[in-house]
Amino acid sequence: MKKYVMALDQGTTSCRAILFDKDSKIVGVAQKEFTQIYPKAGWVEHNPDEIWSTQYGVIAELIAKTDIKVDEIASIGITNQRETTVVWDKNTGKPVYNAIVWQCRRTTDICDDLKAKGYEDMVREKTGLVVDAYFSGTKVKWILDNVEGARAKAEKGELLFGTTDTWLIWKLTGGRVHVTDYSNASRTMMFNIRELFWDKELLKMLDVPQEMLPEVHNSSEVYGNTDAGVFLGYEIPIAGIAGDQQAALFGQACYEPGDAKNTYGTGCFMLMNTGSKIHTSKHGLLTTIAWGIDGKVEYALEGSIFIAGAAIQWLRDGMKLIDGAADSEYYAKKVKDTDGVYFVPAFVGLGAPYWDMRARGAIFGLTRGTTKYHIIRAALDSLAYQTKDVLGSMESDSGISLKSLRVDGGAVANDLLMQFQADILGTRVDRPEIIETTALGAAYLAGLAVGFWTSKEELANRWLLNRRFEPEMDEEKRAKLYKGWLKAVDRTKDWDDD
Ligand SMILES: Nc1ncnc2c1ncn2[C@@H]1O[C@H](COP(=O)(O)OP(=O)(O)O)[C@@H](O)[C@H]1O
Ligand SMILES: O=P(O)(O)OC[C@H](O)CO
Repeated sequence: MKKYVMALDQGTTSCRAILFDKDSKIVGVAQKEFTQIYPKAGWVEHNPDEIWSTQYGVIAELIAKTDIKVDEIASIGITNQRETTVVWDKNTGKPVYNAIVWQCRRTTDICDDLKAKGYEDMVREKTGLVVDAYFSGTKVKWILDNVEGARAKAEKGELLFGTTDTWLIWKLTGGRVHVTDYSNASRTMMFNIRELFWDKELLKMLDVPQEMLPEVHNSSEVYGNTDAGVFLGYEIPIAGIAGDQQAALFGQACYEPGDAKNTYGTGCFMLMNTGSKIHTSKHGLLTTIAWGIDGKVEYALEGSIFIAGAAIQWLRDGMKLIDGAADSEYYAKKVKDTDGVYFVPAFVGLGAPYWDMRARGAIFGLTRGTTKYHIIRAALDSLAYQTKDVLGSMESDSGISLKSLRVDGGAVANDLLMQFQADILGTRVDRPEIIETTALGAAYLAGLAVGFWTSKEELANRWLLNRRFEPEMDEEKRAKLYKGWLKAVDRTKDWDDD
């Protein structure tokens, strides 16, 4: 009897394995952080072998601590940090270079060159994206151009590319299956989101051989079984894939056009379902594929914020101001506000709606009265201000004024942040019972594919409110605070001219 679906959430800072039962309840979670590699200012890498060993480790830990039988798992769903680029040797299975992470800025010059050559409109039209170092395409090009022998091997069909979903599925199936789904493909800057194929014009622009790209599939279907030799002796269907932000949209049951969610993890990502319609943003948002199910693709508008919870991690690891992320709330509460301090965490440039690869982080408004509490509070506020930037664009682009915003991700545990978010938006903020919606979405996609669950409607009825945060701030104060934020952002722009 199949009792569970397992979701693998391969995030930017950690790997998780989570088991859900038929009632969508979490039966067990195992999670482990892995190493962040910063070889130079603005560069970010992960070791793909460590991603695999960490992911494998949490799978084994989850099975051991929940004491379930592996053959009770109906299917596995994979969700992943998007854009992060792995290139490996098809024959040996060994990566030719570290994974280049979505946050990495090393391809800024390649992007500037593409812009100078006039490719921006074509890229926007075909991919829904802006030309930015964020996306996989220029990262693949960098590896082929800079790793000795890589281009020659790629041209001979000996190298494979994948985002981390593709990498994990390759490993889980013992090197038999090389696939991704529409949502992940739409983040590569190589995939035509209108025609739904790897686009030859884009591949030529980036000089990437098509042979190295994975097959693109629905987000909910059986792609293959785990290799028994790899997966604890069992062949379990891998039946769902979605980029983590699209998976969160699915897990939040945002199934109707106009439904939106914001996920507060390493970065912050607001997505609004636009159904079968492709909205082209006039305000700095991306158009992206939400998911493909039964050959039908649905789209979303997205505001991508690069640094959100990562600013809190920086307070912990870089500044040693706090011992753990949750302490940020305790310290921030020690002051009534930031006393005029603004923290713009543009550590890796600015994403939506500004798209400035050369912006860098800064703290403004410091006085002799500034304490660490003000800085911690300003860091938390920056998540809310960045979200306001993006929500403004989303409302202008879609013509929809959101009555409430569904939120999820690690940082929404912070009540102070959620209240400030409602205050600064002037919009209700709804936190669901399950904030692991990314994993839940991946589980739903995998469960639907094997008949463990029957319909999206069934799943939508399971969404439960944990707490609603109502806006309490008056309009004048909101406007004054936000004006200060916009001034601060403006001063971080175009900073890095190296
Ligand atoms: N109580 C909290 N207050 C503020 N930030 C938090 C809190 N708990 C976790 N975070 C932040 O949330 C992020 C972790 O969320 P998660 O959804 O696990 O992210 P990801 O999937 O990107 O790794 C970290 O960056 C962490 O700093
Ligand atoms: O790992 P997360 O949750 O910060 O998400 C990363 C995004 O997918 C990057 O586009």
